[in-house]
Amino acid sequence: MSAEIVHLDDRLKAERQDFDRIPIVDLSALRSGEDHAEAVSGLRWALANVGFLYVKGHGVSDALVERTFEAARQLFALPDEEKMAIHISKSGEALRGYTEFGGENTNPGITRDLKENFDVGLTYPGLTGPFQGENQWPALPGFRETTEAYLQAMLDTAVLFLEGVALSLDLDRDFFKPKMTQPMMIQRMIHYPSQAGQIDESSIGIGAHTDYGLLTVLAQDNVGGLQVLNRKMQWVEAPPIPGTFVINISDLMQRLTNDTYLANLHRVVNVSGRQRYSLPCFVDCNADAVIEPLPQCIDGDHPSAYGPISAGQNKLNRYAASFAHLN
Ligand SMILES: O=C(O)CCC(=O)C(=O)O
Ligand SMILES: [Fe+2]
Repeated sequence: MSAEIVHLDDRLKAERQDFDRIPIVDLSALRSGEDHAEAVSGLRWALANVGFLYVKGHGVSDALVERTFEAARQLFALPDEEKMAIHISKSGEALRGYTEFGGENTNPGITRDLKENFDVGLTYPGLTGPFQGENQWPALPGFRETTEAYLQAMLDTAVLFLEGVALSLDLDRDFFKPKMTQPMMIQRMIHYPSQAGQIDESSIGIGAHTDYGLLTVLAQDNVGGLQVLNRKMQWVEAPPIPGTFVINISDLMQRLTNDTYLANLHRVVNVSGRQRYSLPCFVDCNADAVIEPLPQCIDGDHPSAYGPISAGQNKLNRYAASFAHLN
């Protein structure tokens, strides 16, 4: 995509490239200030054609990721009453805490999610409204410190990645900065038991969905089970790759780019015979940031497909559809 308006002759138009494999982009040049042209063009291709990619060279230590997985395993191993004591419904508008099996269904009406999850977010003193407020913590030594360190590492990773995204759209590298002075960042931990027997869409780990917000940075353990829908409408596997995160575009980025960058459907099916744990971090803008299609993503062939919406309202609409306790 270029800031200059280009009108291709019909004979020069091509279908978006398909994918049956998810690309890996190295972010280290963006971090170090070296020539980052290759990283930026890799991002542009991946986001326009796939919507999902792996990133390496992100600068987050394996040890921190491993400690956070260990914290998640300890949390989900607690007795139900300890987990229910920090249930998400007790956090009011903050919508943070524990969600039991069946408490959130991402593809409601089709799939009952076979997962339990726990959410924490960034907290801004004095800021009120949906998604704002305090976290609830389990009584596990070191849990809070580890999780807060991980959330900060995810914020750093997201900021770096968004600089690359801005460059890939021929925007100023700091384009997202003013929209992210108090970002709604949710760090989630998920536990998926393994399934056996007759399995259909009525119950899988997480039903087919696109994510909420700008993007998601996901660490998965070594179990596997994440699947992504490609342009041929085939589900492809996104297997774990050590040392990487999976990053996927969410609905707000699709809106901002007027569908140039796409939010893919994805789901989890765990039939490994092992418990699966994952750590998705949902990255969003300030609640009051208004998102509408970028002028350079609109032309005669691609008229504006979306009106303006605040990031907070967008997120709230999606939560209301998925969380049983909000209905
Ligand atoms: O657990 C995973 O690998 C994916 C989780 C996910 O898609 C989500 O929580 O939105
Ligand atoms: Fe997701």
